[in-house]
Order: sequence, then C-alpha cells, then structure tokens
Amino acid sequence: MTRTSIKSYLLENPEAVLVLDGGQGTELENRGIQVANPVWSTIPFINESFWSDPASKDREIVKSMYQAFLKSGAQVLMTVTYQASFKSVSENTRIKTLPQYTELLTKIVSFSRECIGSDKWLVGCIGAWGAHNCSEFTGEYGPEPEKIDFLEYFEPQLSTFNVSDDLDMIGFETIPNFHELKAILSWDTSIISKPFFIGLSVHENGLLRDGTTMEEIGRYIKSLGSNLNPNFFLIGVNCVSFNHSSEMLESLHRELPDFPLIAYPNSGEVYDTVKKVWNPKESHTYTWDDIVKKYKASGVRIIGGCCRTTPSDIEAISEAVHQSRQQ
Ligand SMILES: [Zn+2]
Repeated sequence: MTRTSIKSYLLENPEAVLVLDGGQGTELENRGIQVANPVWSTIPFINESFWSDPASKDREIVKSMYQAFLKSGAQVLMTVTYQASFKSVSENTRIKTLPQYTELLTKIVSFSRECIGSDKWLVGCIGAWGAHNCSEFTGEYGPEPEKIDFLEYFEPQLSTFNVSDDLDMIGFETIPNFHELKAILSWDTSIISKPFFIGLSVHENGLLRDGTTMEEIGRYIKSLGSNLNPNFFLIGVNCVSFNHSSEMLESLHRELPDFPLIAYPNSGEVYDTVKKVWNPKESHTYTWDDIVKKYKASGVRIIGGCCRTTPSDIEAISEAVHQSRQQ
C-alpha cells in the first residue's frame, strides 16, 4: 500500500485538516439512482448487471459520483454501504447468505478503491443499528435498548471491512443512542481491527438523539482510559444540522481536548423518516468558510458533508480548509 496510515498522518501533522466527501446517497439520487428502498444507496450494487454488464449505467453513475467528489478536493472518500448491514441486505434483497454478503461487500469496496485510485483514503461506512428501522434520527431504540445485541448486528459488516486492504478506516455513522455507543466502545481490537471513527446523530439542541449530553459522552470516553480500543481515534457528528453543528463540536472538544474530531453535517434540511422526504431548510446562518474556522478551533481534523450536500459543498470546504491553512 502506498498510502500513509490516516491515523499516523493526522497524529504526525497536528495542523492538518482533511477533506471528506459529501452525501453519497444524495449524490447518487441526484444522478438518477432511485434510493428509496430498504438498502437505500447500496441498491445499485445489488443488481447483478452492475457487475456483469460492461455498459451498466449505474456503474457509470457511481464512478461519476466519486470523480465529482475527487474533483472538488475530497481526500477521504466513503463506501456507499450505510444501509448495507447483513440484516438489511439479507432481509430485503436476493443476497441471503453470509458468503454472498461478504462477496458483495468485498466487491463494493474494491470497486470504490478502483474509482478513487490508490492515493486517497477510503472509509468503510457502517450506518447505525437504527438505520435498519429508520430510528437513527430519533434514537428511539425500544423499551430495552441495553438488551439489543449490537455486536450480532454489526459483526458481518465489521469482519469483512476489518480484513480489507482497500480500506484505511471504518466509520460508524449517525449513532443516535448511548447504549449503542457504549457497545461499540466496548469492542477490542479483535472486533474492530482497523482505525475507526464514530459519527454521532445529534439533535439541533445539542443532545444525542436519545437525550444524552455531549458532556456525558466525553466523560464516558475519558472514563474508559486505557480500556479504549486503540483503533478508536476520532469522534464527532454527522448528518446533523449545519447551522447548529459547531456548538456540538465545541462541547465535545471541551470534554476531550486532545481527541481528534470529525464533522460532516447535512445541509440543514430535516429528514422525515416516515414520509421519506427532506423538508426545506432554514437558510444557512453561516458559510462553509465560517463553519470550517469554527470546526478547526474545536479540534476537527476531518471535514465533509452528509445528506443533501453535494460536490459544490465539498469544493467550498476544500477552499476554506486550504485558505485557513495559509493563514
Ligand atoms: Zn446523512
């Protein structure tokens, strides 16, 4: 592998900020893929023709999405596997067995690597448990969330990503529930053997969707001390309101001043998980330039966009990151 490890790069270059890509689900939809289905943006890969038909239109669309994010300045890109847990895939597609599932994920990862080239970092995306039943924006995980077997849910996706040389990092996205966060943080290097980050799903009032404060989360992480999996090296927020995102990061940074943060907010539109539509946003209070400055002041080291952000947002982030580097 020709790339430096992303973890070493960030630790050895404390001033560096990396640009992440934008909402892949949104971008695929904008480019003509119908994503409204239980495996969401992973849908193009489910069709056998994606792999067998040299003229597959969907394959061209996925490639062009990556090209657009690369052209906008993204240095870190994500696989389109947010809603691709074994549960979601096996219950809703023709892929039913673990070997078939592992083969599918492996093909998606190596295709994504081909699209972005060998010099960019690639993140294996894993959506929250709540992504399989649309509760990642409510955090309502039923009456006994502490009894959910999160490991059973995540294990097939994790174990495939763990062994992929094409992936530099694993990203847990849109985690809305404290029990889920604690479960992930209890797993050692035998369960998560690659560097990983956790993106929290936070309400615009600054609380995790289930009501936990950022302070509680920070204190909990500190309390784990040397029991933390050494591969866990970034925490932050994703798919949260653009306008309110900087305060959440300030709170996390106050509790965890030495911990690198990651942030990729959505455009500020609000997703209606029942009607499956995005409702119009309040207008942006800030520009990406303002937001990037605020993020940097809070120790954010990887910045990108989530749902409803596009390559033009990534271009604005990239410009802001490079400008603030020169100051
Ligand atoms: Zn999102």
